[in-house]
Amino acid sequence: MNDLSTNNQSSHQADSKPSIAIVYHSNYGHTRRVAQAIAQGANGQVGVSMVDIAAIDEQDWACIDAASLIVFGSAVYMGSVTAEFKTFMDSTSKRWVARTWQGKFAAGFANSGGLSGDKLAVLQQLCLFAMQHGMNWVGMPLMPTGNSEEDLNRLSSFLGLMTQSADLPPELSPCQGDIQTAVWFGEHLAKTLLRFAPNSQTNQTV
Ligand SMILES: Cc1cc2nc3c(=O)[nH]c(=O)nc-3n(C[C@H](O)[C@H](O)[C@H](O)COP(=O)(O)O)c2cc1C
Repeated sequence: MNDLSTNNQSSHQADSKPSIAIVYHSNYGHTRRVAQAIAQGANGQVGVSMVDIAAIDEQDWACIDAASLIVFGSAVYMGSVTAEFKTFMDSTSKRWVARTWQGKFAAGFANSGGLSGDKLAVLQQLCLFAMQHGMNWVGMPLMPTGNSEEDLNRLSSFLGLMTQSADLPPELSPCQGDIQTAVWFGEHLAKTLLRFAPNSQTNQTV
């Protein structure tokens, strides 16, 4: 389901901006909150669609296929993407054969309970998935400002966005620094798209 009602598939078709699809899985809402912060950062500069893979439908698939940049994000379960996210990955095999996403940009994020939580393994998994599809990976070139809960990129991740959530409601965790880092990441992805593929409303880019 697309969460950003003003940025659904039909709005992509109506305007000429390139678009980002944020494809994520979140059982308890923490990863969704991160996805929303990425969307907040990117929104306005480019079109943004959010796709919760737990309720993915044909319109969502069309939004993903039309996007110039796809952001993949998952909660960390047992050092991996969740089973649901892996099911989504496996369900793209026909697109892999057809090279449907080849040349698009890709990026990733992972949220876990642990400070490390083996999020690097998930980002590597998402990056490899994007490479299998022939996509162009965009990293997270933000120097950490420190390691407190107010700091940006406090977990010092460069392959993609890492956030950490405690056993608290999603409105309270991840911490403010992680949420602001996610907003920065969204801005960065939008700027990257506008810089390298400003006219890529649909399909392949580079
Ligand atoms: C089955 C299961 C496995 C988990 N495995 C890990 C793990 O390997 N590392 C970790 O730091 N947290 C782990 N967690 C905690 C989740 O990563 C954390 O609760 C999750 O990121 C919350 O995201 P969500 O609210 O979007 O579902 C696990 C949680 C569950 C339920």
